Amino acid sequence: MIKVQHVSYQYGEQKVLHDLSFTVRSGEFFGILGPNGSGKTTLLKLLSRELPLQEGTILLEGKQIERYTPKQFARLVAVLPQHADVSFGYAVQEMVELGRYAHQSSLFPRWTKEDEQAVEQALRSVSLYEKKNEPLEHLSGGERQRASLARALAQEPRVLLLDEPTNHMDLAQQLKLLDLLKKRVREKQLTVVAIFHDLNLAALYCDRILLLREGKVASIGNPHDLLEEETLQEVFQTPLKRQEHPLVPKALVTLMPTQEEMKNEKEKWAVSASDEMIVIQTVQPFKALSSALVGAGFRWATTFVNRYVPLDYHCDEAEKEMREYLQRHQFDEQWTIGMMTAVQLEDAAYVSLADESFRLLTVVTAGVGNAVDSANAWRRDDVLFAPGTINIVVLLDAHLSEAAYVQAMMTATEAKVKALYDEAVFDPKTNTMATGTSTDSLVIAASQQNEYCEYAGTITPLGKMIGRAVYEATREALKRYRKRKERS
Ligand SMILES: Nc1ncnc2c1ncn2[C@@H]1O[C@H](COP(=O)(O)OP(=O)(O)OP(=O)(O)O)[C@@H](O)[C@H]1O
Repeated sequence: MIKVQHVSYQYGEQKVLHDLSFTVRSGEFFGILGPNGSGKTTLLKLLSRELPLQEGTILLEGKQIERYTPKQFARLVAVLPQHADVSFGYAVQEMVELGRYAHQSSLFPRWTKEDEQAVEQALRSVSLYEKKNEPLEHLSGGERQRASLARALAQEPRVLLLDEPTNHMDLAQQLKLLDLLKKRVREKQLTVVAIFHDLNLAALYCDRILLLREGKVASIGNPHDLLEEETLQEVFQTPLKRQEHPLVPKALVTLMPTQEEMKNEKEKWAVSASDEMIVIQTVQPFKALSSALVGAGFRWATTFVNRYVPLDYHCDEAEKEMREYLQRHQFDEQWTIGMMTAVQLEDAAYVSLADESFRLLTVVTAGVGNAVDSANAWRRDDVLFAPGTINIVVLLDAHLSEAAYVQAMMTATEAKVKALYDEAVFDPKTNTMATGTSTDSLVIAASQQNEYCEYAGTITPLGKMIGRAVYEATREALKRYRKRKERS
């Protein structure tokens, strides 16, 4: 649809675009990204003919853009500039009607049903139909932007050029507008070339992205490949973190604020225990990965609660009941991870370890009334959700990669299984060695400060520490649990 070949541009002595070449396919949503002053707007102005070409060529459907008459060009290309020039004195609809100029015959201008429909559809698609008679100066910044977009849509172009289309818009409007554009791209083969500042919006909507740096192509490709941490950090000269979108296979990029180191080096966490609950409180939020009843998955947390419930505790909505319990006890649920156990909390085992790189605290409560051998559980026909569990919390003063979180979970699980083996815990139904219980919870929580750990497998320095602490604490907790059972 568009072919840019060896395009350079300079304002006076200042060269701002250097030998750009790329193509935009028909029906493509094409994003242009780059730092301030990298030449995005200049490029868009060249594409829209607002600026004359100095060097290179731009082909539109195979023909040099300067060879189209203004009217021919307007039928093909509509533009939404960065600062939409709102024509004051007009009503919203009147401004949108201007978009139909290119479709009017210059000899016999006639307002047709088609024009009427195009204007109405454009107004409705940007949710301004109800305000069509309002004067433009009564509209908010975001509404004016939408009115300008409606004018561009009424033009029914093949190519839409947009300079920061979601400028001034609230989140809902941004999504609505981009969804609308995407629909037009899909259904009507509209080609969209849009400048974005928001990397995440661009990643969600663009088929391909051109990254500009100092007027040159830094890279070009699909967002998933393009939004690599290293490329972005180099282009934007700022620390960024790439993550995966939780619901769709798209990349998400977040800024990395400069973190303050925790003030008091020694006291990263404090533990308080009663008959009713063990509470670990951290000085600053820790990033946790867990299978806990409340707060499972990845979550930042400052409070880790292991609550005692009697063995006959039964609740169909245990999670809901646990949330209510936390609320009753004034815990902020947003920052709390909650577990349950039927084990007497006095029997919890605590292991603290530290070396010159890491500090760690492990707290384990272990009840094995529901012990299960995972390798043979398929032979059992019961399904047990009773609260006799092994709960393991591992707090780390370390900075873990996502891989290290998963490896830390594996390492801790393996250490737990070994402890059960060495304590000769059996699955009462299959009479084979147990590997856990039916409702175990595991929490790995790290300060995300100090030493960076890319890996936490069993033979890494951090893995060794986790393996040892979880093994020792689980054995200790099991011994205490059994002793109490023997006494009673
Ligand atoms: N009319 C002009 N006269 C002189 N220099 C200009 C003019 N317009 C832009 N420039 C310069 O050209 C360079 C590129 O500007 P441009 O607006 O294309 O960048 P941009 O990537 O769109 O930036 P932003 O993200 O801030 O909108 C900048 O250094 C800018 O100062």
